Amino acid sequence: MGNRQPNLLAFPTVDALATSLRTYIVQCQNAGIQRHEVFKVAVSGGSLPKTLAQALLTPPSSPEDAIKFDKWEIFFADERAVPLDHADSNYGLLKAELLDKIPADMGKPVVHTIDVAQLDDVQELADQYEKLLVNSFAARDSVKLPVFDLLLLGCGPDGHTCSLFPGHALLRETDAWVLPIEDSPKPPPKRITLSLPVVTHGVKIAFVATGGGKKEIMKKIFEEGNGLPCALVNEAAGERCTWFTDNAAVDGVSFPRRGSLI
Ligand SMILES: O=C(O)[C@H](O)[C@@H](O)[C@H](O)[C@H](O)COP(=O)(O)O
Repeated sequence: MGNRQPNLLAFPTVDALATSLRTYIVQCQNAGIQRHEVFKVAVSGGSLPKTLAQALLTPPSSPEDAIKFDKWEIFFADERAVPLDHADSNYGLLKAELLDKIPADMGKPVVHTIDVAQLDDVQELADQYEKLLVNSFAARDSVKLPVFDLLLLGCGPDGHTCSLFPGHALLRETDAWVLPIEDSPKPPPKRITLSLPVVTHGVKIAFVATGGGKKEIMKKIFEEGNGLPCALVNEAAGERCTWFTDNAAVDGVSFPRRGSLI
């Protein structure tokens, strides 16, 4: 039996975190390309896109360290039901922080946005995004769950991840791949999110959580669990899950391996 514990890594600075996150993402990218010639990655919003840009836009240290954006297919782990150019759009955020800054010689990723024609009906918005996944990951009938090469997630101060919030009925979903939510406690209220089974079936799952504002919830996630969405991911994914944190976020949490590489 393998080690079922998630990896919890803590770095002195976000710069140091970004360097290690880059190495980890490249490993996931290269494994995905080897497996099926593309790299299928899901990303969240929040502070993540900024850290991603810091990690990914630096020149490679060796040929093996290259980011091959032309092999990337980017999906959204969660998205807000707003137009793509709206200030609340996770796509808009990723575009501004990362996509628009990718130099031409690094290649261009394929980015799977929501179908904005469905913004008035979040159930339909979720269904359309699920269809997109079905088409991308093979027919729904033959694939029980899509398997992302990597999911890059954030952790909210209440322990939410994607748009899966503590105590919400969506956490019990076992069938649908993409879920609508109309009462998100974090604004805006209308969103879609990958379901917990899809999140936990990723080949690898990485959380990025930084800053002192995360330390209370990090303690709860790692020391108590309490059915918090982030803890549920930890429990289901075990060692496939890696947390990239800074010292401030894990101050007082007992077992981080400080700054160690994966
Ligand atoms: O669309 C969203 O609201 C995000 O996907 C959300 O799940 C985010 O990742 C967390 O709230 C952490 O956000 P921070 O990184 O900004 O703390």
